[in-house]
Amino acid sequence: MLQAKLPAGRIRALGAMSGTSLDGVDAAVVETDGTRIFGFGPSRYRPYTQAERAVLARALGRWPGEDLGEALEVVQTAHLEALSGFEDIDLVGFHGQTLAHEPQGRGTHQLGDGDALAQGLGLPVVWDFRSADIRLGGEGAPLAPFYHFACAQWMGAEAPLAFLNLGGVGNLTWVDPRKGRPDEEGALLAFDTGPANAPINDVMQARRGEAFDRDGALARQGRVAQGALEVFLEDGFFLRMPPKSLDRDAFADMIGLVTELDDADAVATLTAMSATAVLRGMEHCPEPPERLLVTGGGRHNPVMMEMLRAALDCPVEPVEAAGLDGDMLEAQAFAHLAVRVARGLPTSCPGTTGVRASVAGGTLSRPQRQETG
Ligand SMILES: Nc1ncnc2c1ncn2[C@@H]1O[C@H](COP(=O)(O)OP(=O)(O)OP(=O)(O)O)[C@@H](O)[C@H]1O
Ligand SMILES: CC(=O)N[C@H]1[C@@H]2OC[C@@H](O2)[C@@H](O)[C@@H]1O[C@H](C)C(=O)O
Repeated sequence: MLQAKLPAGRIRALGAMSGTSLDGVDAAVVETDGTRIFGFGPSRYRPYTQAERAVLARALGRWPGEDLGEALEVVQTAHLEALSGFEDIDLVGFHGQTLAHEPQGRGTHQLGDGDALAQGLGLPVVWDFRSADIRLGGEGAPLAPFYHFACAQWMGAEAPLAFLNLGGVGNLTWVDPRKGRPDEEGALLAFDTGPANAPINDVMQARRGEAFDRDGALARQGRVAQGALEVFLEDGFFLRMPPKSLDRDAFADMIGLVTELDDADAVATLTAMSATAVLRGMEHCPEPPERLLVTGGGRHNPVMMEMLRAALDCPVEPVEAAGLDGDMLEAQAFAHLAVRVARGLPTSCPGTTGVRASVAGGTLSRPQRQETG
């Protein structure tokens, strides 16, 4: 079995994440034994070209068995490029590209072939991280929380804190670092908060032909339409208790609430919707966190960050304030999770996905001929 082939103790794992924004593949090295973080290694960003992004965008919402050949080719090629050339890697964690996510319905679909990637890289690859959790009644997401727990311990945190990922979708993890293990009761509470950047990006693309609202420049010129914000907050998702998760386009209809507004007011209102969804999420924290550490591209949006700061009592800081890398945190998470899978350690628990019991998700593929270094 693989466990016997991996070196004991800390190993160098390489993780890859292709996020819901469809911007590209992040790849990053973590030195970890699956429990503790010992250090961080190099990282790389391999953007999708416009043409590749268009192929992936067309594939959104599709399930295995549907016409996916071209999209699979994009995902495999980009990952092979992103993950090649790192030195002394023992194990790879490959998230793939989420195309569809219906935890209470058809399941979850991350496009990508871990077997082929293992052959291509000559390295063992852990993939399909989410399915096992869903089979056991979980949401299959978010999965970064077990890594957030390790980060909190690496930081030496002594009091509860929270991590917020502002990607296409937002997700929040409340961590109690005083607990011994991430799957101990009360150590973690995690869930998706709502849409984050995806609707802003969609409106920027449709109205301005731009990929996103750089530095919140357009939102800053606009006024928030309170009526639209209130209608948005009436969505049943906000009444659900966590854990809960979202598909990228679960809130695509919210764009209809801003159709009548001019560009600046529309983007300001969507920004306020995403920030307010986070504030609603913060109300679920079992104890007030001593700080909120923000990762993902949304931490670069000062308007979104100001909205959070204005409404929260605790400091709201980019994860860099704690010595972490907010552009690579999720890629690192899948490196760390891969080691957990290979060692049979859980990757989710009732507090993070609502799964019935802690579960080690993921499938392991080994290359027929493993490279030596
Ligand atoms: N300078 C900036 N100003 C405003 N927004 C920004 C800036 N930089 C990045 N973003 C936003 O962050 C997004 C990318 O975030 P990120 O890479 O965390 O998303 P992702 O990993 O694809 O998403 P997810 O975590 O949902 O899978 C961009 O599409 C954009 O909306
Ligand atoms: C199904 C899926 O891919 N979900 C992503 C998405 O992007 C953010 C949010 O929605 C989170 O639930 C998850 O990703 C992060 C990395 C996670 O699993 O922790």
